[in-house]
Amino acid sequence: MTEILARTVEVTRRYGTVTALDRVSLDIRAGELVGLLGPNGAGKSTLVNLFAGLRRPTSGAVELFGGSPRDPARRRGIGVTPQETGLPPTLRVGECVDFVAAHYPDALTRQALLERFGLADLARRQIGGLSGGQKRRLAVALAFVGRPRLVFLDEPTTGLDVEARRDLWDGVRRFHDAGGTVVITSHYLEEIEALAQRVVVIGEGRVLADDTMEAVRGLVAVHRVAVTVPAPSDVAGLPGVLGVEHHGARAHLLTNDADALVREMVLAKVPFSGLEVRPTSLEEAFLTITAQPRRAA
Ligand SMILES: Nc1ncnc2c1ncn2[C@@H]1O[C@H](COP(=O)(O)OP(=O)(O)OP(=O)(O)O)[C@@H](O)[C@H]1O
Repeated sequence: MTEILARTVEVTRRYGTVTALDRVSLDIRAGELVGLLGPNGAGKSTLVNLFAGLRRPTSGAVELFGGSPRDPARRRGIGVTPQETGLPPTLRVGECVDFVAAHYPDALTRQALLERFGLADLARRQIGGLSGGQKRRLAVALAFVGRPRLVFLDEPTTGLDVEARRDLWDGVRRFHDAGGTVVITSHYLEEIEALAQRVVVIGEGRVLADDTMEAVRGLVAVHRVAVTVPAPSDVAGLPGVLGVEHHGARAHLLTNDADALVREMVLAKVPFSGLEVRPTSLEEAFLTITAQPRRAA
């Protein structure tokens, strides 16, 4: 069986009266690229911070490489890009890399790291003078400097343009292809789809789904049935409809069973035209899961 690099067992984390995580059990295995998906405040950053030893659970257990995430020796085996980083503005990029590298026994060289993340041209620039996107790329690159086995990236590409985002994805993929393990949180569903093999959907501090990308989509199996109808009332109240959106004369019906819905429309003699059926995007699937935690759990 593949080695478990990090795990939570029935972890609950409260901040005062807020329950950020509620009895979460999760294993991260060697070689996985796991996407953590969830709306704002779902508990993703809290989970990353627990794995990284930056927070302790209120109850339950967190393990990193089979021991405590607060053990510095274990923490040297991980790389982390937190959601927000405050890099020293007066340091040059290269100096900052050297500073972080000095904490690890077998760090990458400054040049190797900067080249891998397309930052070589910035080595002599002061951090305070970098653009927001350049700072973010540096913050992500720094997670890799100590040759970690496991990397946690908390919304790594927020604020990056499309090209910079794709470059960064390439860097993450290369690390993964070479045997590295990655846990990535993102608000960009496209990012999770592009990178992750396993998707963990978190909502209100609970794991709502933990499966392959295909299965997470299949779990909700929401289809969008679009038709043109003379009046919105023509499609109101049809059985099996999870939601309706009206775009002019077009009605978009969300349903788990598109075939049954089309049969219903024919039986009910709905005067529709221009029938279109398509699977939902991950975003729609995700909204459906998080809106119906009990059904999907
Ligand atoms: N230090 C803190 N003090 C009080 N409440 C906190 C603290 N950190 C997080 N929370 C609360 O815990 C819940 C989970 O927050 P968390 O940041 O883990 O969510 P998230 O999924 O990472 O959200 P986002 O996508 O917005 O970053 C939220 O309700 C948040 O307000």
